[in-house]
Amino acid sequence: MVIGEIVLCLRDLKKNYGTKEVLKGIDLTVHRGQIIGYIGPNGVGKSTTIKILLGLEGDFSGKVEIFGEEVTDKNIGYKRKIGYVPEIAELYDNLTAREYLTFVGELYGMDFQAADEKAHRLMKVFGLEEVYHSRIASYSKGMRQKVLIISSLLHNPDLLFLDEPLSGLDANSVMVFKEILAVLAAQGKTIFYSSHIMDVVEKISNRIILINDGKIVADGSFNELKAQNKEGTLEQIFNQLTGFNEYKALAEEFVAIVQEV
Ligand SMILES: Nc1ncnc2c1ncn2[C@@H]1O[C@H](COP(=O)(O)OP(=O)(O)OP(=O)(O)O)[C@@H](O)[C@H]1O
Repeated sequence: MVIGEIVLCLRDLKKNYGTKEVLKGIDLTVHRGQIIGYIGPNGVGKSTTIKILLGLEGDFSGKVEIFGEEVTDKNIGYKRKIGYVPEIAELYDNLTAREYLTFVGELYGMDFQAADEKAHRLMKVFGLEEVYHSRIASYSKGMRQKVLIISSLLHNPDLLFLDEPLSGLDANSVMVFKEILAVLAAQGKTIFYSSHIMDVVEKISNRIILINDGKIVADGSFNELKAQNKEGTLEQIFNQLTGFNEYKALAEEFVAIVQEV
């Protein structure tokens, strides 16, 4: 495989919240066209890493570069080339999808007409044409998620950050979205994908990064990780590398407590 240009580079990234050390030195170089599956246990710092990369979280140490530019308050030019689906999003409930998406499009420098036309067509592909003029407050969870996905891609970004993007999507929509990611990556877009749905990460990522206790503990394609760890599925590799082998005991303990009267 021809290695493309460097899109994203982290050097010795450290981040504390108070006395809690969350990231303890992350080194990572991501090349154009890679689909990175960024995984790790709850609370390990995945969303924190993404927020630092987006310039939404300051007060870290180490070097963080996107498209060769350091991520600082002064340097916002690179942000136009980025799309983001946050794990938890505040969508403006009182706006219609049209109002919301044209607003986002304009923030990214698109003109209203272009954003409106593109948003409308993308909503149609997702089966949401009829609700384009309805308030987001009336949308189901999956419909909201589709609006978020559209808003992250409206300006045709080169680098896409996805934090648990399948949340609420039905099985058919998941298939469409996985295919969209594959097509985007084939066109040279770079995707940074954080999720707990291991079978999807296993299938869509061409490089998987596992963080545990503030550090990268595995980095490679699924086949490479499988060869190194002699485990069959990404879920099993995840369990092994994060030292987790007590799921049955924990489940039994939980149910025993539930059953106490
Ligand atoms: N604003 C904040 N103030 C204090 N602590 C925070 C803040 N944001 C995150 N943390 C802590 O930092 C750690 C990492 O959080 P983060 O949301 O990055 O984890 P995550 O890997 O994305 O977890 P999950 O898989 O549960 O989404 C957690 O211990 C969390 O409590």
